Amino acid sequence: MLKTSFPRSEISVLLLEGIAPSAVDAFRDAGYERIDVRSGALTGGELIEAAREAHIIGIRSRTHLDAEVLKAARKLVAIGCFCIGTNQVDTAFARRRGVPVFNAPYSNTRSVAELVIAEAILLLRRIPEKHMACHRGDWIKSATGSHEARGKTIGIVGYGHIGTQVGVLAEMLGMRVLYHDIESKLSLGNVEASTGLNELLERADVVTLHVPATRETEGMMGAAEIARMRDGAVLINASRGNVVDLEALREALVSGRIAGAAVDVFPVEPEGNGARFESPLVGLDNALLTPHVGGSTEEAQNGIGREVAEKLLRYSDDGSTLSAVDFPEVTLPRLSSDTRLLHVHENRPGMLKAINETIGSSAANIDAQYLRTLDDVGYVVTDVAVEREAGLQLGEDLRKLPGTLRSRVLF
Ligand SMILES: NC(=O)C1=CN([C@@H]2O[C@H](COP(=O)(O)OP(=O)(O)OC[C@H]3O[C@@H](n4cnc5c(N)ncnc54)[C@H](O)[C@@H]3O)[C@@H](O)[C@H]2O)C=CC1
Ligand SMILES: O=C(O)CCC(=O)C(=O)O
Repeated sequence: MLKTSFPRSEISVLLLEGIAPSAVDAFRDAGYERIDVRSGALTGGELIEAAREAHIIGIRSRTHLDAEVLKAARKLVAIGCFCIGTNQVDTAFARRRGVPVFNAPYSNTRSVAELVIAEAILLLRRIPEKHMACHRGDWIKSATGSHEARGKTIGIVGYGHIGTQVGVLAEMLGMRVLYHDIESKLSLGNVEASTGLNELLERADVVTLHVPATRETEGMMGAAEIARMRDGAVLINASRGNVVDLEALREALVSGRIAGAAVDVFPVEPEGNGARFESPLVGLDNALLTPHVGGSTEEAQNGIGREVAEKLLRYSDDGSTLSAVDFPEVTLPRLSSDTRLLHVHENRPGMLKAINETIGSSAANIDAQYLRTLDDVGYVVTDVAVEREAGLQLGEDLRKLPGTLRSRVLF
C-alpha cells in the first residue's frame, strides 16, 4: 500500500544532471536527509530503477521523464525541472498521475541572452572561422565580411522572457530589433514587431530563435526558411534542437549562403560530459557549437537550484502548487489546523461532494478548503482539526475514493 504521509527524513530526493549545491542545501536545511545527487542524466532501465524509489525527482534538460518512467515511479510526489524548458517531461501524463512539475521560468534568462549577444558579435565579425584558422596555424587578417553590430538588424523569433532580454541588450549595442511571436506582445524600447516570420527572415542580419519546443516549432527553420534569410546573415539557436533542420543549415553554411551559425542545442544531445557528441555541423569553421550551456552560469544555476528546490519544498511541506506547470495551481497559507489533506483526482462531477462526505463522516471539522481544476484533474486541499491517527485514517479513506489520483496527509 502506498503511504499517504512521511516524515521529511524518509522522503527520497533524487537530483540528476549536476543540479547546483544550492538545491541540496535547501533540502538539507528543511530537514530532508535522503538526497541522492548524481552528476549525469539517466536513461532506460537505470532511470526507471532510480525513479521507482524516489518521492521527488530533480532533472535538467537531458533526462526524459516519459509515460513509461512515470508509470514506474509509483511513489513520486513531485518533479522539479531545474531549468526553463519542460518538454523533456510528459507533463500531461504527470498531471494525470497527480504529480505536479515545477521549473524555473526566469533564473537563467539573462545568461542565455548574454551568450546570444556575444555570439551575434562573434558571428558578425566572422570570428569562428578566424579562431579555427589560428588553431591550424593559418593567419587570416582580413576585414572582408566582418561587420559591427551597431546599426544591424537582429530578428528575434519568440519574444518571451529570453527574447525580450536579447532585444534590450541588442538595443544597447545600437542594433535595430525586430521580432516575431505568435502572441501579441508589448514591444520594449524601440523594438518592432514583424508582420510574420518571413518578413523577419528577409530583413534580419542576425536571426535568433527563442521559442519553446512545440509541435508548431519543430522544424520551423527548415530549408525554405533558411533560404529566405539574407545573403551573409547569421543564425543563432539556443532554444531547442529540433527547431532547426540541421542538414539544411549545414548546406547553407557550406555553400556560404549564410555566413555563420551559433548552435547551443541539438536534436540528440549526449547523456553527459564525456559522452560522444555528433552533429552534421561538426567540422564546419563557420559553425560556433556549444554543449547546451546557454543557461550554464554559476549565477543562473545557483538561482535555479534555490528556486526550484523551494517550490518542491513548498509542495512537499504545505501542498502549494503555485507556478506548477500544467497542474491546478493552489496557493496555500501555512498549515492552519492539525492536519492538511491533499487530494488530487479526476476532474469529474461529484468529487468535492464525495471528499466532503468522507471527511464529514469522520466528524472532523473543516477549517479551510481550497479547490482548483485544470483540464482533466482537480486538486482539493482541506485543513481539518483532527489528531494524527484520525488524519491518517482520513487520508486512507480519501485514497480509496473512485477517481483518486493521489492522496497525501500533512501534519
Ligand atoms: N540553451 C539553453 O540553455 C536554454 C534554452 N532555453 C529554451 O528557450 C526557450 C524560450 O525560453 P523563454 O524565453 O524563457 O520562454 P517564453 O515562454 O518566455 O517565450 C517563448 C516565446 O515564444 C513564443 N512562441 C511560441 N511558439 C511560437 C511560434 N510557433 N512562433 C513564434 N513564437 C512562438 C511564445 O509566445 C513566447 O512569447 C525555452 O522554451 C527553452 O526551450 C531556455 C533556457 C536555457
Ligand atoms: O541548463 C540546463 O540544463 C538546461 C537549460 C535549458 O535548456 C532550459 O532551461 O530550458
